Amino acid sequence: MPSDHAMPLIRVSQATKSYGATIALSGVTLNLYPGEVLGIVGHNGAGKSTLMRALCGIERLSSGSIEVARHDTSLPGPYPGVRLAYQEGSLAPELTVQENIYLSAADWLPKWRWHGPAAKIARAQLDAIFPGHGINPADFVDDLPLAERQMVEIARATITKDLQVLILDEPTESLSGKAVDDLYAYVRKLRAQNLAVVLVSHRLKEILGVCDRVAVLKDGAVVSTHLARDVTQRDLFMAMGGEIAVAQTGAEAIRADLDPARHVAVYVPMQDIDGAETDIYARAGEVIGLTGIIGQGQQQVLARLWKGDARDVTVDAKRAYVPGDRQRAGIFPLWTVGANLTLTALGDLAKRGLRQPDKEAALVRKWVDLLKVRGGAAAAITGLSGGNQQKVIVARAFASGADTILLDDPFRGVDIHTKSELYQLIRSEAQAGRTIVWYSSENAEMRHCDRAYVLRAGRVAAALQGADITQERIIAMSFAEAKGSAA
Ligand SMILES: Nc1ncnc2c1ncn2[C@@H]1O[C@H](COP(=O)(O)OP(=O)(O)OP(=O)(O)O)[C@@H](O)[C@H]1O
Repeated sequence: MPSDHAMPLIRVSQATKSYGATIALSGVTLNLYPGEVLGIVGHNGAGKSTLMRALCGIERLSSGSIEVARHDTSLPGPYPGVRLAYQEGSLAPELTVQENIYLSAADWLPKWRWHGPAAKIARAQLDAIFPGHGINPADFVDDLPLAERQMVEIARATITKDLQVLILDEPTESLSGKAVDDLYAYVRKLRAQNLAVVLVSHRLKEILGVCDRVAVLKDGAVVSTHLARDVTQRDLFMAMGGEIAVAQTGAEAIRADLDPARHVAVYVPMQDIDGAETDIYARAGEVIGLTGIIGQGQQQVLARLWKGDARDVTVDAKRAYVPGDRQRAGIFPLWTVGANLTLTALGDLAKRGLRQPDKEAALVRKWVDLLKVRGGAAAAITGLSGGNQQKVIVARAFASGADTILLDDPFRGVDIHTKSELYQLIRSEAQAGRTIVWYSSENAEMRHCDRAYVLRAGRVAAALQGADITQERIIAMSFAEAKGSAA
């Protein structure tokens, strides 16, 4: 916690930033002190990422000022010592980990024979933050799973000669529980060394667990700052604006799985934890979850359903897939929001092969309004905030004529209010007869399913139903051992 008399490391006064007609920051005033962890919360499009880019000098303000201790911010280029780990991966995918590290440290690593030193520093920093990470500096970034790419992104931000401020923009959205704990342990170490850390997150529990102060950003301005110890998650929800819609949970829904009038829309043969035959199935209109520790075969189940060509797998012919990794599989960056949104619906909307512009426009309007996609239909998709891009990808699947929707951890980076609306959307679409298969790395989300399968090492460790789908049960079953195991 900073002392009352500490000089700020960063002083932001009346900062504004516009992109054409869009006002991303409308007058932010904020101080950051040495030895503090400052949380930043706010809805999708509130201006968090823009503010973070401005804090480290990557983005220059339209008006107002940013002062950084020991640095003349009128000089061009990023501010030395203020480092940002991006929400959207900023690594070059076709390069190795060590090459990426070299690129951002080239001014002080050797000019020749730099591979060895870059690999050494990459490994040392990954070890320091994420012990047991399993990443080889010679690995190509493109070959790494999302969680490992995120670890490299964070480690890279800390590799600098004079780190004063570390900014983490939604760092834990794709990390496993252990990596999250490791990261926050490292954040506390930095605080103890009198550095400052800025943490942007939609995960209010994490914010309150690690931050000293929290600033709430709304429509491009700081509307309040709080001592973390004085506020609850609910206080922050309210400060961010709006009530939380209460989605009907699977527990309250009728038992669609017992209704023989509904056809089995999804069927995948599996093994249980003891190696006996079992299955994952969903009847039409059910929301089923795939859960457990990250990387236990949940995405393989989705991949089998998406491919759907194996003889032993049953799935509706019309299906849509919503990726969580929008950078890799999600958006068409040169297209507008509207074009991205209608992409998979075009076939269903067309009449005798001819496109129907009116119908397309109506569909776009409906989903842009429903999900409150800031920027509107005509905006370039890359101009949207991360959470708003993700909403477009979700809307694209629901706007299609698909009977079964496969969700691959799609809500990372989506703010808490929008998430609750999406949970309701899933429920109402299921009630209308759609089948949803939903993998989530956030155990708490699974309570919105009718049934949830806990996967472990590619096998079904448990099938939970209704009120039994709790975080505690999921965690317990994620570690359940097979009967025959020695453990
Ligand atoms: N490069 C850009 N071009 C045009 N508009 C932009 C650009 N970057 C951000 N914006 C707009 O500025 C506003 C703030 O976006 P920003 O990414 O800062 O929000 P955010 O709070 O980080 O949202 P999220 O929680 O979804 O990541 C949004 O309306 C966004 O569309």
